Amino acid sequence: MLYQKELETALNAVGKASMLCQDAQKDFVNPGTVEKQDRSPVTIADFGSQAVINLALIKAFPNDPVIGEEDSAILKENKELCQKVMNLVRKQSGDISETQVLEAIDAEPIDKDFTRRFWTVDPIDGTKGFLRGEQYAVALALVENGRPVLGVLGCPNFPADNGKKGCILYGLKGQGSFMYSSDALKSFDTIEKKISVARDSSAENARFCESFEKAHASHDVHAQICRIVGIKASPFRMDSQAKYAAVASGKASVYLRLPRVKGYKEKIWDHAAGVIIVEEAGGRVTDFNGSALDFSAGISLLNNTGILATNSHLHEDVLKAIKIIREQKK
Ligand SMILES: Nc1ncnc2c1ncn2[C@@H]1O[C@H](COP(=O)(O)OS(=O)(=O)O)[C@@H](OP(=O)(O)O)[C@H]1O
Ligand SMILES: [Mg+2]
Ligand SMILES: [Mg+2]
Ligand SMILES: [Mg+2]
Repeated sequence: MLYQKELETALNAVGKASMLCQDAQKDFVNPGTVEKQDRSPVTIADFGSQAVINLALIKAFPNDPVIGEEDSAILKENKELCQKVMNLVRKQSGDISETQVLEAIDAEPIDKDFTRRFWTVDPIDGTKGFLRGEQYAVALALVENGRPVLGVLGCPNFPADNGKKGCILYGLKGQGSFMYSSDALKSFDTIEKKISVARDSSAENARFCESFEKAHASHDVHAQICRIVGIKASPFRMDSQAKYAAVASGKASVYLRLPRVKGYKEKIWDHAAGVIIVEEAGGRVTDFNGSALDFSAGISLLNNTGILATNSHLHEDVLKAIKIIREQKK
């Protein structure tokens, strides 16, 4: 099978990183949270998760560029924090030196060509959700020619189809999307289940999801869009790419994301994995103009504004509603 090695490496890496995050959460009183320059939170689990994933990618695919959300600058200045990260990483990646870990976190190449093949990593997507003990995702995607071809999401707090908490999802170009239940975080012997988007095309029965944090998305505009489309259910608010997991597995039919801050450009690692998982589950993902997301423009989706992920059936109706609202605002 095409991408077999990529898939195995990515599933194992995300599985280990998800276990690291759960391990760090046991010490929840002190998750080693610090504020980044943009005032967003980062924890020892974000650094540890990125180290575990990058170490696995560097070993399996030494020539592939890896673009991750975090860098090691904070750890280099804070020895105590660095030690905590080392303890977490060693449990997953074995006996490894501090230099190897810091170098792995900073694996990003200097010359980046986003039109070529690269990996993108969000070691904890929804760090605020992670800190609240709610939804978060470990996200890894392989991008080729500006489009994700493989995406893996580790969602330790997302309900699996067998009723248990925690799952890993993946989508592979041309192969479909699949989910492993919580036990898969420890071993991949468990059976994978093919997932698909909600078949129902009626707006009345549709559920839509959006960001939990009010600062991250325009909840008021989303409500106007839903009113026009005829979606009646109240929004499903959750952090992270778990929203893509909800659409891909049929738990929701629509994910809307219009940034609250005008001019904010979405980061590639916040979407690449989720996009291919939804698409391979039979859904559609575009920006608010109906154009495909372009992952070749740099670390941000510079050519796209607004994100719409649906079960396909409702896509055109939602795009029409977006257009109506735009016309009204002119
Ligand atoms: N202002 C603003 N607008 C839009 N998006 C932003 C903004 N600031 C941050 N981010 C990114 O949002 C990522 C988390 O997205 P979520 O959908 O999980 O947000 S939320 O926590 O549910 O609100 C979050 O990802 P993580 O940093 O990995 O948690 C950020 O990359
Ligand atoms: Mg962040
Ligand atoms: Mg993120
Ligand atoms: Mg993150």
